Amino acid sequence: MGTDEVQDEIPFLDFSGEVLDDFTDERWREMCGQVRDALETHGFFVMYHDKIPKSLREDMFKAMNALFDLPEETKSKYASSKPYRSYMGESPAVPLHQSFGIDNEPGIDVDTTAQAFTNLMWPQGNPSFCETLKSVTSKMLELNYTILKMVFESFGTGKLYVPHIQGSIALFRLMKYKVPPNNEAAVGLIPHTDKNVLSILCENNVQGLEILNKDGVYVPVGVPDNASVVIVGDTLKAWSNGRLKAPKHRVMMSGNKERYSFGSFSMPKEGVATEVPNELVDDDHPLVYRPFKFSEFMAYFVNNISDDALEIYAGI
Ligand SMILES: O=C(O)CCC(=O)C(=O)O
Ligand SMILES: [Fe+2]
Repeated sequence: MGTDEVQDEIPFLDFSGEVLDDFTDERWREMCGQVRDALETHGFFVMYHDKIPKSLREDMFKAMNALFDLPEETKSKYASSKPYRSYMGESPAVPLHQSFGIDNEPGIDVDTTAQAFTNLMWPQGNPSFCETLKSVTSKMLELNYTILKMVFESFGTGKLYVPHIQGSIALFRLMKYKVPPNNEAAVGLIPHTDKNVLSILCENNVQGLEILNKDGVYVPVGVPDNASVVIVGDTLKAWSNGRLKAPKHRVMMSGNKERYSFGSFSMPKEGVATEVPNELVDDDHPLVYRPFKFSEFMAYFVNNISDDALEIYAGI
């Protein structure tokens, strides 16, 4: 398969203009159908939108640069017993990758969390970092939940959207990938499916994300600077009774530029069960996943890492 054919497989959806603002509009309903098509066929799409202005993205990548340049000792102060929350420094499995995962404790808003994170990293204060983080976190969260609304409406389960969001949190992750040594391409992040519900990511124009297609080929997915990539996680795949794909993806690094990405990862709150809605079960689509709690699935996964973790854990 040639590079052009592979590029043709990447679904691009245009959400620029007002489309995300008027949920009663005809165009909105049309876009809900396109979102569902893309997620059923590919499990991801690249979306153009104007929710995060260019200047804010640039400020965010500058802020991330300053954050990851802090001494290891400072970055390591951000610690948590929950998976994917702490500062994760370089490790033998992913020597080019560092990340932070910032989440909101129940009842604590995005702004308070951003302020507490900033104070920990810069005890003397860093108001511009804090404002940028607050703004990007809340815009990415809104985008994540808006795409979920489109998914729910596209399946005729719009009435389940509000209870779903009431039972959700979103982790905001900041990631850095170093330049690979000796000019050789190297793995930045090992192949995986996201375990959460829905992920939405932006990158600093240093390409590296690759998504496995149905022919078993990793397709490089560039995310333009007026766009984000939306990826279905295992939990949404399960909710949809297996209709949506949760694509395997990885990050490959090459060239001489550092890569930065940030994203919003929505997931069920502690104790909330994911269950296939009745509307998605019929003779042609018998129930394929039992109800499960995300935290219990994660606990299972970290002890039994496998590509088929969802099928083994929750498959019927
Ligand atoms: O950095 C990226 O573009 C991808 C990150 C990713 O796949 C993840 O954090 O799950
Ligand atoms: Fe991922």
